[in-house]
Amino acid sequence: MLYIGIDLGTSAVKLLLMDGNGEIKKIVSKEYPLFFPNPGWSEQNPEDWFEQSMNGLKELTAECDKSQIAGISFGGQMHGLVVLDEEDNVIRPAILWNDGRTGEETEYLNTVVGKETLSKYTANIAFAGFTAPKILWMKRHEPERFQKIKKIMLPKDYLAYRLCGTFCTDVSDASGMLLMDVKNKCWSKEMLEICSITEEQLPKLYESYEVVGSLKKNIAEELGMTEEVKVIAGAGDNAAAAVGTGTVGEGMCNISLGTSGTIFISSKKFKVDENNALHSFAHADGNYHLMGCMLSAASCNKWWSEEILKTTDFVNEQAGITKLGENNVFYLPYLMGERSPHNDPKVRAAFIGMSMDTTREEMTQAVLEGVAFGLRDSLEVARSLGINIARTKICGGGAKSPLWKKIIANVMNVKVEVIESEEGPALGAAMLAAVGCGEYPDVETATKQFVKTIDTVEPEKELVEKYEERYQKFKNIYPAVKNLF
Ligand SMILES: Nc1ncnc2c1ncn2[C@@H]1O[C@H](COP(=O)(O)OP(=O)(O)O)[C@@H](O)[C@H]1O
Ligand SMILES: O=C(CO)[C@@H](O)[C@H](O)COP(=O)(O)O
Repeated sequence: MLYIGIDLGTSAVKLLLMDGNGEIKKIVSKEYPLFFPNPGWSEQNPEDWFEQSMNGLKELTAECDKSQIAGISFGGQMHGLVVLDEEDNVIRPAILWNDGRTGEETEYLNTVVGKETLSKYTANIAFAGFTAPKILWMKRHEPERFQKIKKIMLPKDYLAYRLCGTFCTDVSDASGMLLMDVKNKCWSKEMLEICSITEEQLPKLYESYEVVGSLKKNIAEELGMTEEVKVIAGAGDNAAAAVGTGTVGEGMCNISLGTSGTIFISSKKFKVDENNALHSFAHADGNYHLMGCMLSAASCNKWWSEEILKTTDFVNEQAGITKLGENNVFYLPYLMGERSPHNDPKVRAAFIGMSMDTTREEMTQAVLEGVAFGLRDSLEVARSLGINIARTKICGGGAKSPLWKKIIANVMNVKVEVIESEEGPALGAAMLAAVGCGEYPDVETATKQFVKTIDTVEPEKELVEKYEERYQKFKNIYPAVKNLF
């Protein structure tokens, strides 16, 4: 049988076709625009997601035997607020995970409701990109639109709704709404009250590998598939990526270098970081995880290359970089503010330490290093909780860069394991589809069959020492500049 994974990312939707043995048959990617209508705001049109996903599905399956397609599932950019009215029309553009407009609502939740109370209700505190502060923002700034809300959902759930008509979400993605009691995997009545919403406005909760429906007649016809094709709940893109890289069970780690940068640590038990610097979320394998999230990771490199250097040739730009660990230039990767661990939507990016002899290569290197230092900040929080991370998987667009993987291995002093495909979330989503259709008994068994490590990047003692020294300096920059913003 064949399975389809749809990764609804921020830069593009990536679709992957896989057979029951885990062999990847085809990958297709379709871009859509990202809008920044005000400084710090970030929006997309759900209709663009749907249109490009449909276009992608047609291209993906153009040459295959469509009668063999058994299931479709998703990995989706998390936290985005999608709101529908009585007629199922989208009320406003989706407010994305990296949108920083909710500074006041986040502050209200963390100080007036209080971090301890929020953590008791949801296992997490408020961050600007989370869904609950966006609901409060709509209530205050767009009261007429707020009154029209009949359905609240997350980005990938909009795709599931359009494909099969089921109003659903999964526990990994719902964890990032700040509306779910993560430990008990149910909606928090207290949080719904705080946000002035009801359970009827929220989707039904599923585990990521559960079947939520099958293709609607008109969709099946348009795609040339049968109505038998099952739709499986799917997961937030990081949980899906973790499945795609085999990051399941106890204490495994995955780094995603997409538009955002995340460090994901799987856990068989529910755990909360007492300072809530790391998120405590449900995993797609039925268990839990801790996660730190940088708002700008590969997007820093994209911005630096495309906007400033005016090139899209990342490989060429990185080619002249030879002096690892010896750069005098530092880059703070906060183009959209920062989530983990600073929770500061106002801070912005900076270059520090240039002199007359600074080169373009050194600045490019500083960008790659700055992102690695930002990821290390979250790793340090995990280490302070007694979690020992000696190796990690890696995925996402930035993982295509061998240089970046080397920098990360040495900045973090971890062994970086590279798997066959960087398409972590799409692969994980296809695996969730295979589990949902009964091809495998559970997610962990599926990962053992599908995930193949093809390369390992080892940290090198001398470089680790040089980067340790540089990281200690990097740590001082945020406290020194944060009040400027
Ligand atoms: N060789 C490369 N080196 C560095 N960055 C890259 C490379 N190839 C792609 N990228 C970056 O990867 C990002 C896309 O990664 P992806 O995981 O698909 O993100 P998302 O899920 O957020 O859409 C883009 O920012 C792109 O610029
Ligand atoms: O906000 C988070 C995780 O908490 C982000 O990781 C988003 O889920 C977007 O992911 P990418 O588009 O970068 O994959």
